[in-house]
Amino acid sequence: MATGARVMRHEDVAIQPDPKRKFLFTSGGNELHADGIRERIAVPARTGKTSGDLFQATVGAALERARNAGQENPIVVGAIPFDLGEVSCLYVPERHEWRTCKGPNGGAVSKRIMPELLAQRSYPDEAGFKRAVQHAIVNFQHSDVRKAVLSVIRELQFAEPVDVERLMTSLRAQNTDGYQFQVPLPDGSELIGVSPELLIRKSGRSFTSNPLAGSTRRLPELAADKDAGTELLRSEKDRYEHRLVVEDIHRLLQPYCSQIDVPDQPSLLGTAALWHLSTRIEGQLNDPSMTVLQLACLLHPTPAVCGYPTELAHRLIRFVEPFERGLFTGIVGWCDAEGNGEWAITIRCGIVERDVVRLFAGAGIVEASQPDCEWAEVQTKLGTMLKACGLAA
Ligand SMILES: C=C(O[C@H]1C=CC=C(C(=O)O)[C@@H]1O)C(=O)O
Repeated sequence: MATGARVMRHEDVAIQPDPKRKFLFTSGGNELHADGIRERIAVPARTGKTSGDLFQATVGAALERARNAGQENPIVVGAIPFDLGEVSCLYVPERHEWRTCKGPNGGAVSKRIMPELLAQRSYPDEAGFKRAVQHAIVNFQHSDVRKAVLSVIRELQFAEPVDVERLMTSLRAQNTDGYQFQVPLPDGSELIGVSPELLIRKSGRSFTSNPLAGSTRRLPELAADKDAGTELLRSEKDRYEHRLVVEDIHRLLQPYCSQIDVPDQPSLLGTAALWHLSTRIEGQLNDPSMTVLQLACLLHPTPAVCGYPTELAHRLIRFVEPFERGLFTGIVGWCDAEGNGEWAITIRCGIVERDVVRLFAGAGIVEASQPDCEWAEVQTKLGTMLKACGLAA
């Protein structure tokens, strides 16, 4: 079914990154701002069948060089693709600082955010996506795959280059919670988004992971919106989709923990557009020297963005998705020289490349999924970025 349409190109170009462009990552009330590029790290997080030792050593050595050059607690920032075998998009910035968020009304949003929209298309289109969902459902009935996350890319063609800063301001004003991010990419494009999902945060021995899976659209009327959340909490299909994620994260983390708390029931997490089933997993590591990047690479890609079991689901995705995801459903964040940091899942996002914006959204498919509902869900998820662009979903 794969058509080979290739829409991700960040690894293709040999590149001189513009040192003026800035990295942003927000978490809670805090904003991490970084600029200048001391050193780039493109080594894939996992190479061949190796565990990623080369990658971890490369990151460690780059941070050590920055330290030796006089930076007190250098950090590495950026994005890692969905497929850990692809090149990483990380760098050690010259400077970084933490600021307190300006609050909900921090950014003034001008009326005309984007240039004129000339055209838009979906890869795959509605019929193609629904066929892919149907294909996955049949596959579940005849294989060991239990879940696969299938996605679409919406490509928007504008009349002129897009002002990324203005788009980011609009996105941030409309979505005050979650992990807002802006990552300058080596080919001159920018990855921007607002993810609701924390893969892993680590500080000393303590860690938190907050997987999401199972979603429904929020409604404008208060009582109906509350009912939609309650219905999601009761949905067997969504609870199953969610449980596969939580159990896999628990299984992977357990050997490294002296303590791990996994609530036995999901709770609700709300974004501006969606309710999600959410489980906040917290624990203590046996070995505090384990870095947040090691933990992130241990867990990624979780069944929230790939499926279950991971390798079989990944194979199914490669077969039915007509594009390479690249950085979409990868991870974005930071890690300091002490190994502390946080990584969010790269969703509710897009890549701005001059006058073209590519938006991404996916949905977890299980045997009880319905193609129409899954298409509606990805459209709602696309709505976060479309709204920031001043466009309806
Ligand atoms: C893959 C996406 O969402 C994941 C995260 C939260 C809920 C999801 C779901 O309900 O399917 C997805 O697993 C996306 O937003 O593009």
